Amino acid sequence: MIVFDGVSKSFQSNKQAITALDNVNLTIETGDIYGVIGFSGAGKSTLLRCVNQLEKPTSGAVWVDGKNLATLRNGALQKEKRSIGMIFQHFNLLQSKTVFDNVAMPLRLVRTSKAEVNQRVTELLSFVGLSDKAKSYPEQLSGGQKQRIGIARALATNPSILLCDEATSALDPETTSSILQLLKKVNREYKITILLITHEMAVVREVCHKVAVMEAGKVVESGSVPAVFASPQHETTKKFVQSVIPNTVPQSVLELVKKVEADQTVLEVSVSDQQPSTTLISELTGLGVSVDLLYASMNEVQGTSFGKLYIALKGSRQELAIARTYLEESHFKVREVNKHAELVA
Ligand SMILES: Nc1ncnc2c1ncn2[C@@H]1O[C@H](COP(=O)(O)OP(=O)(O)OP(=O)(O)O)[C@@H](O)[C@H]1O
Repeated sequence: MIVFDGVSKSFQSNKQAITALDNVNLTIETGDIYGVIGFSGAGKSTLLRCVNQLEKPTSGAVWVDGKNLATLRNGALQKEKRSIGMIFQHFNLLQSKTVFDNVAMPLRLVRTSKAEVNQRVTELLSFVGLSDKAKSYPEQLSGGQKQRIGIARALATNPSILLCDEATSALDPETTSSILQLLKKVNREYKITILLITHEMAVVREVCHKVAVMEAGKVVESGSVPAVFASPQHETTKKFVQSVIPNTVPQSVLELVKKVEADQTVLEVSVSDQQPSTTLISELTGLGVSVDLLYASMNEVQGTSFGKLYIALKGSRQELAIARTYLEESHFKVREVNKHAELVA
């Protein structure tokens, strides 16, 4: 488990203080794949680097499996650092060494026996699917293969935590997907907690159990990935969610809205599998309004579905008001699409 307890970090740059982290409180449970997302400069890298002491908090503490690494020295600190692996955007492999030697390096640094090094490196290269590349050099590998080697190297010392610093940002979408699948396998088979930073919400959607959104050094929202996707609260979170799930009113609905009459209203109703919506239309009809389903779009994130229905209701002013009250009392989020194509609460 990783606990950020009131962590702040400031840097001095040109005699100016820059606050990279501003009182961050966050708990990463053991076994989670936890994503931290934010725009450039939000403080993601600094947060990640505070876990393995590449940066030291100005105030507050980071607890890793119950230990505050800032209070440890020499051997004790090195031992704890070996339980934290890290992978990087640009892989950071040693170009002059073979794939085998790159993966073996962390083991040789702690004087592991030759037989054990051979056994472990062979096992790890097989785990990442690159047994045949042991004698190759990094320059002979594709980006995805280099990251696989980076992962094998990070796992060499049997860490309990893996830090991923924009690990797929230099890769194409297909390779990104294969690396994310490998990270899932690392989490599942080696039971390693993964803390991953990214600026891509698609990465969070594909691999993370939980996510924290950062802005200006603060965590502005956090929660389970399906919950954050289904109902983002902070403006920055909404922007990230919209980057993978557009939140615009479909053109066909906008065309219809232009033609609605005085006794009609077009509503956008947010639905999720937390709220049964199968009988929605018949329930509304039972209240005296006629209902046209104009458009429906559903998404699924990690087994949770949610989406939007666009419905045109027709009835007297009173019937329309009753229908709307019914929806709101049933806890559906409802907005009206007006003739100017604006969404009004
Ligand atoms: N060593 C440093 N010296 C001075 N300022 C720094 C240093 N490291 C980070 N910063 C500043 O701290 C802030 C947060 O930087 P950080 O790299 O953590 O953000 P980030 O969210 O990871 O951004 P990016 O996605 O661009 O990497 C930025 O304003 C950055 O310029």
